[in-house]
Amino acid sequence: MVLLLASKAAGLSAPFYFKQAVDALAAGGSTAAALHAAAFALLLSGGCRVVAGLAKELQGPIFAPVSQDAGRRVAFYTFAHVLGLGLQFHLNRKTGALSRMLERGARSVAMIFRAIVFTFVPTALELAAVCVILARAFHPRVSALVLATFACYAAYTVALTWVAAGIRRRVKELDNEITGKAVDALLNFETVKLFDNGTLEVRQYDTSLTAYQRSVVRLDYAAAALNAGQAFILAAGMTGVMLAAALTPGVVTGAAGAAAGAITAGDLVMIQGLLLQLWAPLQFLGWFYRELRQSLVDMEDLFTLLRTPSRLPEGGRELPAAPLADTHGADAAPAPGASLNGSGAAQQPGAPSAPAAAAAAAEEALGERRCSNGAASTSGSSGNRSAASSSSSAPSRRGLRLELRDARFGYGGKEGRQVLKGVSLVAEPGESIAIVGPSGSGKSTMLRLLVRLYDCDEGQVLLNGVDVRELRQDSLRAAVAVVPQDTVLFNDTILHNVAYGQPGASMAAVRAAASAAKLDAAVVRMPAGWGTVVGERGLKLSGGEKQRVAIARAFLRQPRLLICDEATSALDTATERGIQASLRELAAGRTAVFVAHRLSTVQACDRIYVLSDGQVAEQGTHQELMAVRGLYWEMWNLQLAEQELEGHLHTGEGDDGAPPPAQQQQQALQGNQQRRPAELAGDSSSSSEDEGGLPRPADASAGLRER
Ligand SMILES: Nc1ncnc2c1ncn2[C@@H]1O[C@H](COP(=O)(O)OP(=O)(O)OP(=O)(O)O)[C@@H](O)[C@H]1O
Repeated sequence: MVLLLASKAAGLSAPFYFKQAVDALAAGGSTAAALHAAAFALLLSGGCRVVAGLAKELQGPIFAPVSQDAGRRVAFYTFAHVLGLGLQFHLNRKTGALSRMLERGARSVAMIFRAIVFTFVPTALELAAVCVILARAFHPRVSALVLATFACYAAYTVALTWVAAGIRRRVKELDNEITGKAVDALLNFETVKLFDNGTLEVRQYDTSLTAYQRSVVRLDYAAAALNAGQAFILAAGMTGVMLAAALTPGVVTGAAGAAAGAITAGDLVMIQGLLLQLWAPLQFLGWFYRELRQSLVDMEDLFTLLRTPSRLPEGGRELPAAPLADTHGADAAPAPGASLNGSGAAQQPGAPSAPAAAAAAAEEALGERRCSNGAASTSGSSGNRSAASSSSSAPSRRGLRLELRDARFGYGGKEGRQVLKGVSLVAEPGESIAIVGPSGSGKSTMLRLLVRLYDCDEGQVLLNGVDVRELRQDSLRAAVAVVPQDTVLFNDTILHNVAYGQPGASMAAVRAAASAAKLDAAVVRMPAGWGTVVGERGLKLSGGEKQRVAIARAFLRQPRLLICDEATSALDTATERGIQASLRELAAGRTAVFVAHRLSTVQACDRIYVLSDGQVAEQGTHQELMAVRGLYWEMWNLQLAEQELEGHLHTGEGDDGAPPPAQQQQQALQGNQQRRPAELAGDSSSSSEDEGGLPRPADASAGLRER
């Protein structure tokens, strides 16, 4: 502010001294005294200009950190806000357009700061000072003319800028569209190539480019009209003010030799000097105003973005170390094995009682086979409840209790189509549960509720007895690791991508996690080892390697809740086996939820929930569900038939002398029933890698997949 005032004061003084020099020469001719007076005045005038210039230039570096900091803060808060917005927002957005919006928004803020501090405030100060000077030296009418010129200039600038802003908005939309299209095509490069749609993409790109080009030309026309009009107004204003000053009657300037009612040559020079000084920033004022308008247009999107509320308000509670006592209360979700489906209705109406009894008998025979009960959903015995509570009485140190209570959800809110229509399920600490069901039944949606990417419309998701909405999101996320179906990696080194599971982890921890996920061998083979860059979205890695990176991240995270969303569905049998073994190792002792299409991969889970049309249609162990002969049984047989068909097509029946798949599956089921509890709990020390353990491809799966 001191520099600003110094700059303006010195700048306004310069024309005064200049006027004195001119008057001295005009009055004294070439006498020595006149020349000395003129030289002295000129030196003072020059000194003032030097001070004004220096003070002005110093403002820039002093203010730069402030304006840059403002831009940085806006970028920081906006980016943090965007990352905090829900999944639905990110599913709807266009990546390229959003990144441009962030970039331009932050730049606009720095621009607006500079415009206010360097142009609007100094010009307003200077205008006021010039008006006062002219009113006192000549007549208020002269000042009024300056103000009128200024008002015309401002009005014209605002009007033309308003028109230009509309065009600019269109230019910006098209710019976003172009970037969005290019980014989309580049991200989907493989698809574009495979479908040979390069020409189509380029044509679409060019259509947008042409529209952009037309709008930019219109913007140039508007800018030219603005500049020409502004120049005319300023020239006319200057002439008017000079004439008014010259013709103002009764003005006595005190200049020696000047007749009453006239002004001296020095006065005219001073007026022109003052006006030129005032008009100079006005040229920039117009430019700045245009920039300001454009910046405001750019910022509109940013403000809209910042106003977009997060649909997932932050909770304040820490995730408890152990399940809270009241989670087993009377209103809790049906305990594992209770005879209710998700909607609270009796399960499998009309299901034969014999299979249920058989299932119960099988359960009895299996004894302590599982770490919790897993009675058939049709059994409904109270004994199963006690089994559940006995399992939870010795919870895993690392696991947590997961519960969905009558969860209802639709992507369009309560009014939209309901995807989940009252789902209830429980996983006790240390248990592994599976969610299976037809495509579109809501399995992935349910997982999203578990990790709070969405909130239920009704009902609750509870972790250790606390509603996830009450939990601090960092506390919730720290406890969870997700191994997704499609692992997308950062375009960075493999080391960075694995360490992302636990930022700040030591190299030794990263190596250990990679080794546990059987990724180490792949890393050794890579050209630059841990420093190998994996390409955009990890395109340089195979599907299996990407999955292993995801599993290594999960190992590094040491989660209490492991979630696998069809983590191995896209892999070949050998890779799938290896990855299943890694997952089994990771899941041991933790609470784990597996979503799978291939039933063979989850048959050893403690409990399997069968989702159908957004509801739990069946629940129980693999054997129990098979005994019920319901939806699960149908799905199993369908997959078996498909595998048999594939087997026939590929190898011909019995080529390898192996028993037919149905027989293999039967053998596998029998083998599975006789397996010891430790094996089924994933104790790798007591079983080979492909035997026993949690979501393992049991022998039956070998029957299903390997012929
Ligand atoms: N972001 C979304 N917005 C709107 N609808 C969605 C969204 N995601 C999923 N859906 C819809 O919700 C329903 C359930 O989808 P979901 O992905 O949960 O099914 P799924 O059982 O996991 O299917 P799949 O086995 O094929 O992966 C589907 O009809 C799907 O079209």
